[in-house]
Amino acid sequence: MTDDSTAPAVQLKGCTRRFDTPSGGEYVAVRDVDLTIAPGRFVSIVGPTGCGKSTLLNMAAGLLEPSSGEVFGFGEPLRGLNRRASYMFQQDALLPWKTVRDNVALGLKMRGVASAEANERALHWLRRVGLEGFANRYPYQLSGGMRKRTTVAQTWIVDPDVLLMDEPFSALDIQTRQLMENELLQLWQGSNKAVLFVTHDLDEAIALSDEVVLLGVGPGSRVVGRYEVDLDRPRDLMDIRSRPEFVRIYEEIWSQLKEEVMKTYAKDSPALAK
Ligand SMILES: Nc1ncnc2c1ncn2[C@@H]1O[C@H](COP(=O)(O)OP(=O)(O)OP(=O)(O)O)[C@@H](O)[C@H]1O
Repeated sequence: MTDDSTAPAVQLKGCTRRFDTPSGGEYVAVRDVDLTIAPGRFVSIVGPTGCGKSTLLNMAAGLLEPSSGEVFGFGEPLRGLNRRASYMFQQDALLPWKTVRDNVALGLKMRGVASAEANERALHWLRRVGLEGFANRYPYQLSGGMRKRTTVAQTWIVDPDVLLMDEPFSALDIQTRQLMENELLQLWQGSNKAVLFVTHDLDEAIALSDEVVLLGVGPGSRVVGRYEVDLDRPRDLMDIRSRPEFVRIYEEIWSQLKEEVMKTYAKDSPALAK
């Protein structure tokens, strides 16, 4: 593998993705999408429901191939899974029969790291996410926030260059969610990891990101807006949302997102939208 440090961590070039429909037709989810994420950048994708956010993330992950166009990771065409990336989804994938420590150590063991070392590094990561006292518990014995912290440790322990996150915090209550967002930024700050983050929540996208990418209504969704978020870092998310610069960029993006949401509503529920 070449390691071109000047190349984007993830790049989608002219990506279109079609899906077969149950009626034997075809649905074009996204069309001709270009997306570039430099190493160390935090980029969020927002857009109305069903516009293709997860489809883009799954193409960056190598879980889905584009129907046309190409995906690159650090300048190399992606073939199969993106090995430089870790994923975090809305639902965690903790194994119920393994302890918290063993769940966190699993990724290292699968990469051939000796058991003792993997366990030690898992404990280190559990300390970093504030779960040192819970190493021997099982996932069902944890709160939603603790499960999420375990997943964060599981994702970071393998030291990926790219983090692909699909609504990772959306199932949490609002306070836990804000704490987790803050913790994510603290881990990420200075790590030089590229993040692609999918969310329904514009607030969350702005609070976390360097750039917010807005996808338009489908079928054939395209990128309809890109916004630089020039809020200072490090950011304290507990009070960032009331700052005038935050409100200004929120209003700017929302004015366009609102249009896409209303188009989706008119398309999906024409009778209600009248
Ligand atoms: N495997 C599939 N087969 C058929 N259609 C699919 C498949 N995956 C996604 N789609 C369709 O492609 C479109 C985009 O889906 P996707 O899940 O990427 O959107 P999204 O923006 O992430 O959605 P949401 O906001 O609801 O989470 C949707 O209309 C969806 O029904």
